[in-house]
Amino acid sequence: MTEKILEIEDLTVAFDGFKAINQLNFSMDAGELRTIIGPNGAGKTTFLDAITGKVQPTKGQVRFKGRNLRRLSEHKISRLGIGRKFQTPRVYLNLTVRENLDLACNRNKNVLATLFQKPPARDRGHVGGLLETIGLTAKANLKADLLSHGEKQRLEIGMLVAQSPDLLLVDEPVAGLTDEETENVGALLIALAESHSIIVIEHDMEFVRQIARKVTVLHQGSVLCEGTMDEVQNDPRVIEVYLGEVPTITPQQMIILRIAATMAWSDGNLAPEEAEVILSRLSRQFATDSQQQEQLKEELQNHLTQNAKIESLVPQLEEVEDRQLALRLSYEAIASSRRTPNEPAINEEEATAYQRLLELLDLPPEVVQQIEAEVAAELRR
Ligand SMILES: Nc1ncnc2c1ncn2[C@@H]1O[C@H](COP(=O)(O)OP(=O)(O)OP(=O)(O)O)[C@@H](O)[C@H]1O
Repeated sequence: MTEKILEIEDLTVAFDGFKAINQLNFSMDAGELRTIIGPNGAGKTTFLDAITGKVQPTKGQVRFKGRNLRRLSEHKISRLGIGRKFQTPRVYLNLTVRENLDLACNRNKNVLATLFQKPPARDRGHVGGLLETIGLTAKANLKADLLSHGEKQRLEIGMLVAQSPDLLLVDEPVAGLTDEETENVGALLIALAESHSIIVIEHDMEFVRQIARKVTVLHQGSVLCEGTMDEVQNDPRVIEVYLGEVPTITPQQMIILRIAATMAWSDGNLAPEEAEVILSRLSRQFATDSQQQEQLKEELQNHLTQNAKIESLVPQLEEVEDRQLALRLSYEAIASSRRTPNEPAINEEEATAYQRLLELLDLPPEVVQQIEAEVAAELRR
């Protein structure tokens, strides 16, 4: 049986009676890289606070490698092997990259001794390896102050790893990073996951997709669901939670819109102004007012950055009316995405994607023909 590194049972953390964590159950195998997502206020930070001893549970327990952490201080828990990286980098800006890592390797944390004594050969080798892992060998002698935000994040992750924790807790590591830096941090976490157990909390869905194996979704202080990125993203409960502020659109309607938006982008190529027109048209389908339309547009735009596949969306439409509407909106979105009047209405990539959609929808050919003819007539008008 796989060893559990973390087991959380019936955990409740209340602040003045308000349950930020509410009877939460969670467990994680040693060696796992787990991503935790959830809307604002879901309890993600409090969840980490309860593991590291920053807050004490009102009820329930946290077990790390089988040991109950109740009433242990933050310091003690950290020494047991749980390292935490906060959102903003906490590196020593006046020290070089190497000095920061030397300091982190030095268990006594004596700043002066670390800086003025030559580190033992064992630590020197360790620091060299770490520099390589975090991709900062070339910048080893540069003051941390001169690093980019992403490089500082990587340095701090390296400093955490220097202390050889068994479990790494990483809170929103890519907030405010460029796409390239985000990818570097993702690659670093994936590399570290080969020899560590890691929990990453993150809002950036594209990043979650890059690193995620198993995803846990928190909502109102409890686990809403767990699974692969595709599974949780297409779970109607998750869609509903993320769309909490939009009361009138159903999860099924959202799936229909997501299918149509995915089809409009199937050749991965659309001018911003056309994207705007298509998203506006799609979001108008179900929105009851302009505020809701804006929210839906934003949601669809987010969806497009997540590369969801129609293969996982279409099977969720059980009603034949929903499938017909998905076809109508998809056909309309593709046909109206042509870039110049002379270009064929549907290019080759779009045609392939559309063919796949038809297979998945599995509608009678005469119904497909009728819907296509109706849309074509509307577009000519
Ligand atoms: N010390 C505290 N006192 C009172 N309420 C708190 C305290 N800490 C957190 N909360 C409340 O608990 C809930 C969960 O907060 P938490 O910060 O854990 O959520 P989160 O999922 O990390 O949110 P975000 O994504 O916005 O950072 C929120 O409603 C928050 O206002």
